[in-house]
Amino acid sequence: MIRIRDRFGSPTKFRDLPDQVAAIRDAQRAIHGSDRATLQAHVARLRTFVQRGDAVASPTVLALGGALVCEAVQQVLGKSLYDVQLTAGLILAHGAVAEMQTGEGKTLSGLMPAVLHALASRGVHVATPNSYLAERDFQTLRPVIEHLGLTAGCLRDDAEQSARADAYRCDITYAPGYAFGFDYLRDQMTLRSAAGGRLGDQLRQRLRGTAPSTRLLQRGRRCAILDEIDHVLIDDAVSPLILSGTADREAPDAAIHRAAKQIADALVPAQHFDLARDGSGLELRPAGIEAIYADAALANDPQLRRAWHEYVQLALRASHQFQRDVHYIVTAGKVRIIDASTGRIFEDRTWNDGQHQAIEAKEGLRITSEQTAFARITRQRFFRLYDVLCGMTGTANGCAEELKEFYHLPVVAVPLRVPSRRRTLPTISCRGEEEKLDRIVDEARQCQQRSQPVLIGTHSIADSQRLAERFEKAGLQFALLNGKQDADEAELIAASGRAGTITIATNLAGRGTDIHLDNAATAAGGLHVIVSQHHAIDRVDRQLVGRSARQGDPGSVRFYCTLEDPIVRQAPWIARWLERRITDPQTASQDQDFSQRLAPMIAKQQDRNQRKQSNLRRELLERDLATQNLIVKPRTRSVQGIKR
Ligand SMILES: Nc1ncnc2c1ncn2[C@@H]1O[C@H](COP(=O)(O)OP(=O)(O)OP(=O)(O)O)[C@@H](O)[C@H]1O
Repeated sequence: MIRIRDRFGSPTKFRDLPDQVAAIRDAQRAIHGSDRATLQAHVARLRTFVQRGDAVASPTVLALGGALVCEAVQQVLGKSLYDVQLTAGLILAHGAVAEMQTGEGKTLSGLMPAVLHALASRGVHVATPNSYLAERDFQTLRPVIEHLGLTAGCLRDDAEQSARADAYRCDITYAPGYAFGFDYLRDQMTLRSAAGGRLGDQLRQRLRGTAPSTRLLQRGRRCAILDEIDHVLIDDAVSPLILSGTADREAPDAAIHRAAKQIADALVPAQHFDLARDGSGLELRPAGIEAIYADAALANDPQLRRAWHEYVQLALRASHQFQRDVHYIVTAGKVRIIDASTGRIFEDRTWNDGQHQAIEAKEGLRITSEQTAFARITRQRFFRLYDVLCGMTGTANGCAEELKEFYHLPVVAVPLRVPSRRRTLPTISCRGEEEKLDRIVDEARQCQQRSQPVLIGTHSIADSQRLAERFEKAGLQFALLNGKQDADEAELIAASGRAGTITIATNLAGRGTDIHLDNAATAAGGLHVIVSQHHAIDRVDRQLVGRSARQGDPGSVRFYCTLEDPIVRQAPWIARWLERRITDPQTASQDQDFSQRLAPMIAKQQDRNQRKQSNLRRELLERDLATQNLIVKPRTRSVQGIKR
């Protein structure tokens, strides 16, 4: 018997979910074994119901629609949808968020609501956190969707306009969340450019069938299904989507950036400037301003796009707050940004307002022109444009209030199909990095000796490389997954569940990664996850932990914690407590009691970080809603120095 827990009270539609699952099972018995043509005839009949006005969430549509999806999955993939998956699918069909633990089968759960909403024929957008997952889900589910007589498309990052339009003409379109937002902005630009044309031209275009509306990519925004909804709407929503273009030439103010770097290199912290303890802010002191404006020629350079001291501030930030292989990588002479929560490398994103150029100057690269923004929208405002918004995640806990407040989305928790067999081993605390790395190598060696596969999660590419060097020195075989290697990501992930494999990975191996165990690995205790450092946000840790013990498999997890960890440095009270414990010879720092006391302290700090970020997102949305602008007007240049 499935018990449903709605975090905000339990409206009838959610209380009835077990009955709705039973209705789907009954309907599937009636159509079981039907051939493809019969299934498609049922879909066509349902389509007429929905287009005549039956709600997608009406009992008939839910029961028959759910049954058709179950039957198609069975016939094409040979899998029988579990009750918990149907429950999650129903929650989405009712326009809510299903919280379903990691590994419980969200990919298949999202299929039923996608098919049901597609019956209304205006296109369903299924958004994933990244293009790897969009492609994977599209490839897995397309045969099932086509078996039902519907069409599916996928928006690839490098796809041309015509391929994008083709994907949008499908009943169900898979893509990373940001791709839908950028295409919306492109459509708005198309409409806006046409509105400026002369009336005669507009009439001629309409008569020839070349009116802007015929050149739009999207058919509207009827329904968005967001897989890993907390990533798409929360983690990724700290910055707006900005559609921009750049001239492919060196920046006119390149020499100024280089001069600013030289000045910044000579400035001393606490004498010329102050850095905020959490690394987010930087303030110049009077002595710093004095030093920066010592050369009057630089302050009056005609190529300045901003005040001269702001160039130096950008250069200081580039040196002190942006770390290579942590915040960005440098490949083929270009700075590429690393996404902090997924570990993915963005091919075509840049920091704005001169920060990217300051980092290029720091790295001694060609300094590119600043991008010109054409259109922008916050992800919050964009996803609120959909008639129906729903989604699923394994980690809604901690952001349910924000989903409710910003998107009016209730979160409904789906219970585990079978009890979890994950063992959480006591946290190991160390004084510093060096000791930690040695102990992680020892632990992985022991796992390997008993054929247990190990996945070690690191925060940054730099951390993963440091750990990899230790493993090399220790003569242990391992695989490295950090986005910098040429090796195929899917192959590395497939290999990481084999007996005795050691995989070192950034967050790339977190969210959405499905690691299959071989028999020997299962017999050896399943995947052992080592979290080498707590993340600032607890949902990112839980995603990594969720790679083990999936679908009732065995598995284990262990956290490491040191006095040098950023989260410990953020919270002096944790640092003091930890230091006492580590230096006290009476207490073994890795005992269960220690872990039980440390965990809530870390959780409290992670909660604070989450709230801080939530406030930033609220401010971003409020500003965006207040202006309601999409198209960015060219800025008039104004350069002001500091009056001394
Ligand atoms: N009904 C089913 N029968 C058999 N296997 C299933 C079924 N549903 C899902 N699986 C398998 O379970 C594994 C986990 O599924 P999936 O990756 O969709 O989980 P998830 O909930 O999205 O995980 P995560 O939260 O980590 O993204 C996959 O290997 C999938 O093939």
